[in-house]
Amino acid sequence: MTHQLMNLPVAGELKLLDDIAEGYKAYQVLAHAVDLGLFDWLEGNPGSTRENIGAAMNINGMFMRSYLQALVDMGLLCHGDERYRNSAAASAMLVRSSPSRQTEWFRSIAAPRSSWARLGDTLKRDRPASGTSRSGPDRDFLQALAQRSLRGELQAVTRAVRGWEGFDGSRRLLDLGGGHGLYAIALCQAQPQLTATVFDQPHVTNFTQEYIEAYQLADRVDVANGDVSVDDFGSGYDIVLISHLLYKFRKDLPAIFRRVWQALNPGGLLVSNHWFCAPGCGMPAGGLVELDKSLRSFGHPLCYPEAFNAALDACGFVLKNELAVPGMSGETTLHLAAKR
Ligand SMILES: C[S@@+](CC[C@H](N)C(=O)[O-])C[C@H]1O[C@@H](n2cnc3c(N)ncnc32)[C@H](O)[C@@H]1O
Repeated sequence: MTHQLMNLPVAGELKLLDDIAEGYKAYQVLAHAVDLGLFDWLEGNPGSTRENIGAAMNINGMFMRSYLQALVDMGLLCHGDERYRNSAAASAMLVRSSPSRQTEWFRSIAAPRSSWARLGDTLKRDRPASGTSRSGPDRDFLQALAQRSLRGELQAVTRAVRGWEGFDGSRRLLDLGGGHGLYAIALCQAQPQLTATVFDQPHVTNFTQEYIEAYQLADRVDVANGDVSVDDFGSGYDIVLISHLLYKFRKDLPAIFRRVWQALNPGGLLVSNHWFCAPGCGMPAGGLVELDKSLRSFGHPLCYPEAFNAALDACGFVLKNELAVPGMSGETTLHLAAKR
């Protein structure tokens, strides 16, 4: 039977789809503006006219008004007297010279190799794709990770470590699976006598080195190459920091804890920053947040904080502090545990 089109009801639920589609369009407009370098250009040319921007960005004039208005509607451009400039939010988040910029993180979501861009494949896999985590993260991934960490998580973790009573007397720090190395860099900035080693896979530490040099800490922060599961990561450390590394070692955390114990000086501190799932592996945050977390933690956050704490205890650590840290994909749990 065919439907009488004139009488076909219009579903109020359409808004559900429209809102999702609008989000996609907004992402595309902003991604394009970031790729064009529009915000960098406007930072140097505030108060530009539509014509000037169109000429500089090589955009057809007939799209300019609506294109720029879309960015005004997003709160990223300000418009008055037919002139445009970056909003304060755009200057902070989207301009290359800003230390808080988020552009690489934003673009990484849709990068061809990202888990979100290849969601169909990602959801079928039972292990990380080869060429990504096996060979380690690439520069884009690390930059995105660095920018994510600076949305409050790194600040909270490093402030908590600075609050440990042994911090001022600490001299050597190891950042295991440190990637970009920003945790080690931030802690060395906070304590002038601290030196640090960022331990990671060989092709990653080239990128780490770039961060170390950008923050002018090459005299106090170095890198060491290796595989944390088999290679020696040295000893004589006052602090060993492990952030978002342990998911793939979840089945044998004690093996890692025992090696960290040996690497630490007496009374030294193990700092662990990871996502844990809710009691009973439940879902306290939204589904998208939880899915993001799963995609980033080899399928699942760490389970059962009680088991984690018991493993710490069994491996010779005393839990000094356990606190929730606000992060991008929900809270992480920060453990500060001292070597007994
Ligand atoms: C998710 S990133 C975390 C980076 C940083 N610690 C943070 O919290 O932002 C995990 C890091 O661990 C490194 N990694 C993974 N497996 C490793 C292994 N077996 N040995 C050494 N590093 C490893 C990766 O190269 C990557 O830099």
